[in-house]
Amino acid sequence: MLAVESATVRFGRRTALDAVDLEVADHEIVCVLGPSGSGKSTLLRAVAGLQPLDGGRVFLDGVDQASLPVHRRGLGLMFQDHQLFPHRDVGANVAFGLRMHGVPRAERDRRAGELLDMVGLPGAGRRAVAALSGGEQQRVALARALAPRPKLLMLDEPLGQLDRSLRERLVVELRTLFGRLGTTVLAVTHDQGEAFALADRVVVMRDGRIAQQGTPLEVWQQPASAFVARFLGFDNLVDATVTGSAADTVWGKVPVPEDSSQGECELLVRPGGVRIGGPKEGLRCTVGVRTFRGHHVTVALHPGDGPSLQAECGLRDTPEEGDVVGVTFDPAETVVLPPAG
Ligand SMILES: Nc1ncnc2c1ncn2[C@@H]1O[C@H](COP(=O)(O)OP(=O)(O)OP(=O)(O)O)[C@@H](O)[C@H]1O
Repeated sequence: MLAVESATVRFGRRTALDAVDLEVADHEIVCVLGPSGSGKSTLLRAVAGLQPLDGGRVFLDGVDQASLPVHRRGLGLMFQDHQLFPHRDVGANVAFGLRMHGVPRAERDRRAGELLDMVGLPGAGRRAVAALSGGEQQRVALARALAPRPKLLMLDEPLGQLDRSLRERLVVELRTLFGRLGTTVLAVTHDQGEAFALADRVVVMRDGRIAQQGTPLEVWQQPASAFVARFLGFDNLVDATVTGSAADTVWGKVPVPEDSSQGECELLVRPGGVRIGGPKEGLRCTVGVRTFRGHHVTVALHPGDGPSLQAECGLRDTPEEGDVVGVTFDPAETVVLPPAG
C-alpha cells in the first residue's frame, strides 16, 4: 500500500527526517511514536504531500506520489491543524470530502448518516459543531476523514485533546472500527499507551530516524536499545558485562536469559522482575517512594551503590517506606541491550 523510501527532510541545517524507509501493508494499522521533535509529524506530512521531500520517494500502490498534490493522493487526513468547519453542521462537515469529489446530494447525506452511526453519533447530522464535546468533535473529524473511503487514513495525535478515560475508550472503538472497515492507517502519537493499544505495528522514532519497529509485543518484550526502553518508561537500566547466564553490574550479579549476547551491554530489568525479600537476600536496598498505580504499586528502591531501582509490587505486599529489604532478579524479566553509546 504505502512505501516510503529514504525520505529526507531538512529545515536549514536540521535534518528532521533522515533517509527513512517505511512500509505499510493493506489493512495494517501502523503507529509512529517518539519524543517531541523526533520527526513524526514531518514523516506524516511528507507522506500526505504537505511537506516537500529533500530526498527519497513516497509510493502509494506502487505509484510515485512526487507530482501529486495532497487532494489527489486518495488519503484521509485527520490532522490537528485541519479542524472542523465551525459554521457548517456535523453532516456538512462529514460530507465535505464527498462534495469535493462531486458525489450527489442524496448519496452524500446517506453516506454521512452511515458514518455518523459508525462513529457512535447516530442522528447528529443537523447538530452545530460548536455544541459538541471534544470527544464528539474528534469522532466527527474521523467520520469526515473516512467519508471518501481513503486508501490510507492518516491520523496525527488523533486523541490528543481528550482526557485519559475517553482516550482509552475511543482507542478500543477505533481499533474495532478500522478492523471492520479494513482501513489502512498510519497514525502518529506521542502517547505510547495509545500507540500500543491501537497498532498492529509500532515505529519508534529518534532524531529523524527509525529506532525500532515491530509488533507492540515485540517492541515491549525486546526494546532494541536503552533509548527505546527509556522511551517506553523503563528506568531500571545499568551498564553490565555478561558472562554465561549472569551479568556483572553495580547491583551485583544479575541473572540473564539463556543465549544472551556476551560481553559489555546495557541491562534492562523490568520492574516486574525485581523481587523483594528479606534484608539478608541479594542486593540490600532501602525502600523509597511508593506510587499507587491501580493494579499494583511502584516502589523506588535505593541500593547503597548504583542507580535506584523500580519494583512492581502487589497491593498487599508492598514494603513500608524506610524498610531495608533484599532484592533478587528474575532472569525472564531482564533484557540484554547493546552497550551505551
Ligand atoms: N516548518 C518547520 N520549520 C523548521 N523546523 C521545523 C519545521 N517543522 C518541524 N521542524 C523541526 O523538525 C524536527 C522534527 O519536527 P516534527 O514536528 O516532525 O517532530 P514531532 O516528532 O512530530 O514532534 P512533536 O511530538 O512535538 O509534534 C524538529 O526539530 C522541529 O523543530
